[in-house]
Amino acid sequence: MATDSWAQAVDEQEAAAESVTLRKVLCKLTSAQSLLNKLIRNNLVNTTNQVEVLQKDPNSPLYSVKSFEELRLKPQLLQGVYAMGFNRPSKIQETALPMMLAEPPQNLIAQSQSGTGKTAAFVLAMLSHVDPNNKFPQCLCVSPTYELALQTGKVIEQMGKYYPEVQLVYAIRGNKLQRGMKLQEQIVIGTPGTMLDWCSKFKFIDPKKIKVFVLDEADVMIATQGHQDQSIRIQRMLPKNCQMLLFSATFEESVWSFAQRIVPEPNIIKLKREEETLDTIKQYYVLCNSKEEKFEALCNIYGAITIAQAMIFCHTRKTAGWLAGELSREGHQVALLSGEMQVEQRAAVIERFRDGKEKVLVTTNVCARGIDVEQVSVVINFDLPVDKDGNPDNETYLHRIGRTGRFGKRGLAINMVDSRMSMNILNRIQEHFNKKIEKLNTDDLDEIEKIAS
Ligand SMILES: Nc1ncnc2c1ncn2[C@@H]1O[C@H](COP(=O)(O)OP(=O)(O)OP(=O)(O)O)[C@@H](O)[C@H]1O
Repeated sequence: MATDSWAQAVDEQEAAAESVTLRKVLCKLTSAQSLLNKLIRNNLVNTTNQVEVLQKDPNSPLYSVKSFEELRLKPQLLQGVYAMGFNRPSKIQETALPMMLAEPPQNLIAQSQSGTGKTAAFVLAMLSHVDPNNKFPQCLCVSPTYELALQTGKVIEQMGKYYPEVQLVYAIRGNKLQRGMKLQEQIVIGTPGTMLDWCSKFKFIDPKKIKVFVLDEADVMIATQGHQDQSIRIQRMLPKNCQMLLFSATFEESVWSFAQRIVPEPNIIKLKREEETLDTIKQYYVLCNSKEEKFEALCNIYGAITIAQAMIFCHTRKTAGWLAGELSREGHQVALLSGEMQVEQRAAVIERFRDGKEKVLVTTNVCARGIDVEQVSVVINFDLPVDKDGNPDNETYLHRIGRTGRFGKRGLAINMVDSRMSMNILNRIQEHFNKKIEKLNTDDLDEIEKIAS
C-alpha cells in the first residue's frame, strides 16, 4: 500500500525489492480483496458450539464448573437467565456471584475481560439482594454514560422478567420526576450526576436504605475527576454496611490502589496482564501514509464487511465526521456517534445500530466502553487511542477492541498505522499486553491466506 514513504522504509526487509507491473498489482489487489472477504467472513462464523467448547476450557474466561442452579439463584431469576439463552455461568459469574451473595454481604472489586458477562453478574447480585416487599430503592448502579445505563437497565429488565415485583427506574438526564416524590422502585440505574441529585438535592432516594452500590466501568468512574467526585459523594451518604461492587475489564495500577482505598475489606478478582486480552479477538495492523490512504484501506475492508457490523474509532469528532461523510459519499450506510450529540440522539443511534439498520458505526471514545452489540465482528482503530499527552491509552485500546468478540465470539481488530509515531504507539501497546499484533499486508497474498484460514 505504501509507496515512497516512511511506511515503506519500515517495511523494507519484508517488501520484495522487485517492482511489479501495474497489471500484476491490480491482479494482486483483486485477489487480496477476495481473500480479505474470506478472512472477514470466516471471522463471522460462529456457532454456539464454540461457546460450549470455550466453557469447557479451563484457560477460557468463559470456563465454569458450576451451573446456575449451583449458584443458588432464586427460581424467578433462574427462569430469567435461561430465557436469555444462558446455559452456564462464565468464570466471572461463577466466581463473583458466591462472593456477592454471601452473608454478611462482602465488598468486591472485580476485573474480567470485555464481553465475559460482568453485567449479568452484578445484575443478578442486585436482583438477589432486593426485598420486593419493600417499596423503596435498595440498589444503586452507576454507569459512566447514558447509553450504558440504558443498556444495563435492559439487562435488569430481561433478567427480572419473571420477578415482576422488583421494579427499576432510570436516573438519567431527561427523566424528570415530580419534586417531593419518593421512589418506590427497588433498583435505580443511572449516571453519576443525576444519581447524586436524586440522592441529595431532590431526595427521591433515601441513601441510608441502600444495600448494594455498584460502580460499572469502575476504573473510568474513578479516573475521571467529575465522575469520581460524584460517585464518592454518593458513597459517603450510604450506610457503612452497604455492599460495594466495582467492576471493569481494566484497572490501571493507580486506579486499582485508589479503588482499594475507598472500598473497605474488598474481595478481589484481578487478571494477570497477559490474561487481559482475549485470544478470540485477532489483532492486526495496516500500514498507510495518510488519512486518505487509511480511508482507501478502509474502503477495501468495508467492501468485505457489509454483511457484518463494524465499529470504527477515531481520535476526534472532526475525523469521525469527515470519515462518516467520505463513507456516505461512497454510498455506504454509516451511522455517526460522537460526544457533542445530545444523549438521547446518541442512544437512538446505538439502538438503530443494534437493530442492524446501519452496518457501520463511526465513533470516538465515547462508545469505547461497555456497549454490547453481538453482531460487531470487526473493530477498526482508524486512529490509535492515545491519552492527552500522546501516550498509548492501553485501557481504551482494550475496551475498543472488546466491542467485538463478545462472549466467545470471534472478532477482528484492525489498527491503522500512518506515521512513525503511531507505529511507536502500536509497539508500546503490543509490549504492554505482551501480545503480538500481526501485520496485514494486502500485497502478500500468502500471508492473508494464512490469516484467512
Ligand atoms: N452466562 C452467559 N451465557 C451466555 N451469554 C452470556 C452469559 N453471560 C453474559 N452473556 C452475554 O454475553 C454478552 C457480553 O456480556 P456483558 O455485556 O455482560 O459483558 P461485560 O463483561 O460486561 O463486557 P464489557 O467489559 O465490554 O462491559 C452479552 O450479550 C450477554 O448477554
